Amino acid sequence: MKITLLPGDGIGPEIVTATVKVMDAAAKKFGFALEYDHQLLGGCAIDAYNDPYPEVTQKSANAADAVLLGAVGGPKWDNVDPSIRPEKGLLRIRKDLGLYCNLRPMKVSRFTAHLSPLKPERVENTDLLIVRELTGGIYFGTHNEAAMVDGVETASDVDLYTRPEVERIARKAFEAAKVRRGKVTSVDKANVLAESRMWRKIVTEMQAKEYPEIELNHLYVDNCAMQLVLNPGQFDVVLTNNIFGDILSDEASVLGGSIGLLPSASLGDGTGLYEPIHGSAPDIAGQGIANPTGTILSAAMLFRYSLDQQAAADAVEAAVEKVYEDGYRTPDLFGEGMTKVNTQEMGDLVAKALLEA
Ligand SMILES: NC(=O)C1=CN([C@@H]2O[C@H](COP(=O)(O)OP(=O)(O)OC[C@H]3O[C@@H](n4cnc5c(N)ncnc54)[C@H](O)[C@@H]3O)[C@@H](O)[C@H]2O)C=CC1
Ligand SMILES: CC(C)CC(=O)C(=O)O
Ligand SMILES: [Mg+2]
Repeated sequence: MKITLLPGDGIGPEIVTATVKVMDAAAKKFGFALEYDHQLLGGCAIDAYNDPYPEVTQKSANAADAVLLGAVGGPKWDNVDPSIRPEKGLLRIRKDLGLYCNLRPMKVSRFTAHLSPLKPERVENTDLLIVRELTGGIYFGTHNEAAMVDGVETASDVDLYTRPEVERIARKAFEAAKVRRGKVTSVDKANVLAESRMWRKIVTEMQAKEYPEIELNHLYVDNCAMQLVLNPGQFDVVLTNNIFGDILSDEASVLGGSIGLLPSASLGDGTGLYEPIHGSAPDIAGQGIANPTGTILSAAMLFRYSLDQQAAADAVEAAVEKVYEDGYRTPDLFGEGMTKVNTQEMGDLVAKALLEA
């Protein structure tokens, strides 16, 4: 099976290297072959091709069974032309592969709940799935960069959704709720935004017509941000647009102790892309201390959704649990009575646990 590897920038190459060890261990144990094609995306691609999503990467990704991505961006590219910023490369590959559905599962592990910034008893029952629309909304609307308009410096971004875009992502959320706890919380800002009012109307109609067995409630995004820290256990499936999903998932991630823990799957009708939810963490890049767990768990999602290797996916998740149970931690989650390990050691430990299980 062909996997395009896009390590990207900052900690990206470190966390992807650690994850490939786990993928190789899973392939060996479960008897399938993985063929990797390393390509460039983001800042490293700007340096090599003056293009954050060069043609060679496009070809590889489109021909692959799945794509594994580290992260892109960093201060080195902060002042490049906005049309070729590293993040633009990420948005372009998502659009190119039609990855409208971004799944971000957040289950607080009993081995890290005590490291949450919240009281452990408040977070320990948290098991939610953020279903984020990924190829529409304000990230993909027209961006008018700052320019003088009537003598005033002005900039704008257009927040646009169409009915089919809302329907297809809402359907993913309702279907996910069916096999979870049967509840969807749709998050918007319908008290202010026209886009949100249409979103809320469509989601309400769909629940009534197609999913009467699913419990649906609506929250404004500001209230949702507050509810996530007040009572995260109330959430099952959280359905939301591109920008709100981006922001709320960083907030939700830290309930379990570190943003380094959270995986994601970006799905459409073709090749899927898998990446941790965090960025390139320039503040810790090159030090070998990044937590690769979110990337390793993204590889588990890759096995599950793109390669149909369910046993391998389960085994990767179980191996991660075992390593945490045994007390190994990267510095972001290090505490009393634990063994501190670096990025590559964490990858080695998970690979070993998987092979020995
Ligand atoms: N999917 C992607 O490629 C994304 C890229 N970015 C880009 O990444 C760059 C940095 O953005 P930031 O806002 O700093 O967000 P970030 O997510 O890279 O980092 C935020 C904080 O979390 C920490 N952190 C992140 N991942 C970690 C890990 N695996 N282990 C331990 N600690 C970790 C960082 O050290 C930092 O203190 C920017 O250029 C941004 O545009 C940001 C988010 C997503
Ligand atoms: C370039 C950003 C949209 C990436 C990001 O923050 C994310 O997808 O979580
Ligand atoms: Mg983000």
